[in-house]
Amino acid sequence: MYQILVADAISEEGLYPLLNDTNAEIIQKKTDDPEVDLSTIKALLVRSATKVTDELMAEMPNLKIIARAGVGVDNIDVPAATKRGIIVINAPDGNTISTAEHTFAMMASLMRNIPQAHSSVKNLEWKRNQYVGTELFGKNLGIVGMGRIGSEIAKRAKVFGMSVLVFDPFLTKERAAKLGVESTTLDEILQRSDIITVHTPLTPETKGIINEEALKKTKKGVRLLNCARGGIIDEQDLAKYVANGHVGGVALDVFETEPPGEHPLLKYDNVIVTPHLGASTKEAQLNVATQVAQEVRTYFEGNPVSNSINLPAISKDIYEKIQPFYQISKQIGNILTQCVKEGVHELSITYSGSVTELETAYLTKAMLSGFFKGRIDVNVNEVNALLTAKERGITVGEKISTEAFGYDNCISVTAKGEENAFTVRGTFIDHYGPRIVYLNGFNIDFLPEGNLLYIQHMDRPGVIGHVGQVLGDHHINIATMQVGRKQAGGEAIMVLAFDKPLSENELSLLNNLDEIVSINPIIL
Ligand SMILES: NC(=O)C1=CN([C@@H]2O[C@H](COP(=O)(O)OP(=O)(O)OC[C@H]3O[C@@H](n4cnc5c(N)ncnc54)[C@H](O)[C@@H]3O)[C@@H](O)[C@H]2O)C=CC1
Ligand SMILES: O=C(O)CCC(=O)C(=O)O
Repeated sequence: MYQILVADAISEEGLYPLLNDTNAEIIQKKTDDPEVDLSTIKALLVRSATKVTDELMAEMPNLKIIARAGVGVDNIDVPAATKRGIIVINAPDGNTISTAEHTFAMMASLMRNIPQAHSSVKNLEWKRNQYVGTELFGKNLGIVGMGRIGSEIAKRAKVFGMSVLVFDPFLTKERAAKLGVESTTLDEILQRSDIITVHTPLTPETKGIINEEALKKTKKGVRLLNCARGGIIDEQDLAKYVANGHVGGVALDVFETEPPGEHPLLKYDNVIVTPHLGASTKEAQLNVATQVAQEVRTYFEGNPVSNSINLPAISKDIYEKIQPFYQISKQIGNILTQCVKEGVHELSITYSGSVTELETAYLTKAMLSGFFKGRIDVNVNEVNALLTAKERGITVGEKISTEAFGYDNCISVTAKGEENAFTVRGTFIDHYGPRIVYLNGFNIDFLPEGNLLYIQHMDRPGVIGHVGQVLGDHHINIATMQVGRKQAGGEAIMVLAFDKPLSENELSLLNNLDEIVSINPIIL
């Protein structure tokens, strides 16, 4: 018998797979309800209201699985769960349509002043001239984040006769063409869009992606929507641009803090809001509840789950053997994703030396999970990494080679984008650890860990001194530094490690040095 705590409002009908399981006991109560004995709970089902912190998990020593009936897992401390060996699962696509439809409803409402006009009529007014709207037809819609929800919005926008511009570093030309959208840069979207809607996860990269600097580039009168996560559009900066009349209207379903309380944006008539209702339909709630209930049941029946955020899908024994290679594969994938700034359509992995005796397919999945890390907040683990790559139009190739470049083992991965290819090679050396030994055409040797900075520069006397000088002036301690070059006086690279990430200002000072071709922070 296993006890399941359903801590948030989750569709009862969707819980059927568990209600129907004679081994399951369902408790529908809040986690702080004094009647709940947290210590015996084995599965916790939540939406976004319950914050699943490390402290809460500490009170639940028998907890095996946390299920999020929805997409975003930002209310769950996933690293803490992983450390405690607790599986976290979600329901990635059950609420896609509902959220896309809600976004579209918000967009239409915004353009036609529907909430304002509705309140006015209810107040016994009849102000037809005050609520003249704007058509969607013929307008440029900018979509930032072209995953499941972004794609559904694009489809609907096209039916409404809108031109769709999208920005998503993961979107390949082929997929954009298939969806009939124009894949472009964030700057183009800012400059050309009449309406901009964001549909990315909230990550360090996307937090404030629409901030003052971005808002400055937008058309006067631009309309902005956020039905993804509060903070993707910086709320303080947005309030400034609504106040000065540059932004013509805003629709928000999500806030940096929910509920937002007394919020500067709420006082403006052209800001329309809903209380995080994107996924609040009977259909979406039934879908996500059924998905997670089925997954929890599958898990307790001893079978692998398919929507886990953090579960390696192999036995503990094999996992231990493969662990060092697993880590380096993941790091190679993550380095690639941070270095390749364009859409990638192919990832080819070559294994050589002793690593070929292991389950390389598993390592390929680990590499993919590293590649997707920080881009997608759902479902990117070894269980379904290949499916995720396929969904995103990325071909994954795996081969075995005898060429280990002088190492006992070598994992080499090439990411092919529209314009360029980028190769990273790594190895694991017993009693020494993981090393990256090749980066984009250069032999090098560094530990893939922490805050790194990958610099491409010209091999000229004094360049290392100039870099050192800038860092020294800012009291930045270089933990390690490795250099590589192909020939004297030609192109060269250095990889530096720091105790903390460099600021934008420090990066820009380095970038301005004469000999520097490009700089690229890598955080592992
Ligand atoms: N308002 C609501 O009730 C709901 C909100 N959501 C939110 O919507 C978000 C999107 O959901 P899905 O489409 O299902 O996720 P998804 O993972 O299918 O799509 C996210 C897309 O964002 C892209 N992306 C990541 N970093 C980016 C960046 N720096 N710039 C541009 N694009 C970037 C990814 O490549 C991916 O294609 C979720 O993360 C969740 O936070 C989801 C469901 C309901
Ligand atoms: O449970 C909800 O209603 C929130 C849905 C959501 O934001 C998500 O699935 O990421």
